[in-house]
Amino acid sequence: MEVTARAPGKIILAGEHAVVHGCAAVASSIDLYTSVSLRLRSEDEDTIKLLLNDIGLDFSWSIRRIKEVLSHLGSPFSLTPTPCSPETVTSLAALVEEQRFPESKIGLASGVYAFLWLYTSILGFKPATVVVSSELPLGAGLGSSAAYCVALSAALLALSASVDLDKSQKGWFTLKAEAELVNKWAFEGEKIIHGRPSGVDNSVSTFGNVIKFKSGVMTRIDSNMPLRMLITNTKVGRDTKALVANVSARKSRHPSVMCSVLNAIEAISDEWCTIIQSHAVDDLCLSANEEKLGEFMEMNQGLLFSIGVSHASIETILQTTMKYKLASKLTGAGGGGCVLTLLPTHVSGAVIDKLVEELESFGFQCFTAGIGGKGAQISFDHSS
Ligand SMILES: Nc1ncnc2c1ncn2[C@@H]1O[C@H](COP(=O)(O)OP(=O)(O)O)[C@@H](O)[C@H]1O
Ligand SMILES: C[C@@](O)(CCOP(=O)(O)O)CC(=O)O
Ligand SMILES: [Mg+2]
Repeated sequence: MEVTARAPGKIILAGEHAVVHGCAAVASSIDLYTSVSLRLRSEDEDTIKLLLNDIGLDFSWSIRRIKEVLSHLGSPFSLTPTPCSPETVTSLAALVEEQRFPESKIGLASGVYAFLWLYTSILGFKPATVVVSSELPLGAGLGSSAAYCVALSAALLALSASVDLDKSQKGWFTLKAEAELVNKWAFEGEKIIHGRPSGVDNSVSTFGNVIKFKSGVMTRIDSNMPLRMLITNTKVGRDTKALVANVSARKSRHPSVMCSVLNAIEAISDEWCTIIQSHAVDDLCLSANEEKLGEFMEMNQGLLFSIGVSHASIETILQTTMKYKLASKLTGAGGGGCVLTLLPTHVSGAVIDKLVEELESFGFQCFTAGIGGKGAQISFDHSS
């Protein structure tokens, strides 16, 4: 039996980092997906194989070895989403090191620990081959870690005894009753990769659409505005876990100033929700709303700069888009990664082409993506 699950990446329109500290954020899914195919193998094959196509790494563990390493912790198999303890992460790291993880890619190892935790917790010790591939840039602020954890959890749960799916369904179908369980498991995976995730990324990847997220609670936002964003990837690598930890450290050093900044970010998220849910009665009203969103993006970016998560490459993009009177902000953890530029309806294709040419002359990569589409989906392969 083979199943493929796919889960979308996301953009954070307002509120990244603040959301880790209990303030509201607004995020939207984008139509770029991470896919995970899972094929159960016959019991006598005795291996779990993981093929990570995007980073060109393959792993193969014998079930005997996985049991040996994890047995002192008791069987990790669990019906309810459970956090991975630091001792278990150490054991999982030993399993990954044995496979000679290249030093140059060591920053990617936590994704493999997350795989091993989710796999053994949900499916136990069943032999299988798992193939992962993504349309998202990894570590660029578009939520690749969450899309990876959501797609992985969805594929594993689809073939587990914990959920009862109609496996005769044809084509892609959206998760319904089982989506909450997928989301909770994905959050446990995100914890292994991010350290202290807010849960906004896995929630928007699981459920899709535009959401407001605050203190673990998600509210769906029905946007009545045509939102167009140019996404520019600085191609400067960074790591969400380190950036989130730096912001927490700054908050410990300067609690009162940081609380004011984070509250100001929350006020921007609230304004975003009000504006995109409102109905513009005419073009004039629409462009006034677009202007307000642009201003809020500039203010949000300034506040993100003040908490230490901008980067020289991000500043170059801001200065470039400002020449075109277009507002931008980083999205995700910052420190490099991707920048959003609001493209109001009045901006012509010719202007956008010129801007893209200028941004790409710096070595950045520009693209657009559909905003607010479906969340995680599953498809069973009936030929195998
Ligand atoms: N397709 C993938 N294959 C392997 N690992 C992945 C994949 N997508 C995400 N990851 C894991 O997620 C990490 C990137 O997560 P993160 O730093 O949060 O950035 P972002 O979520 O913005 O892309 C990678 O280092 C890797 O561990
Ligand atoms: C910085 C943060 O708000 C978003 C991180 O997004 P990403 O991993 O950079 O795509 C962290 C979080 O909400 O868990
Ligand atoms: Mg991430």
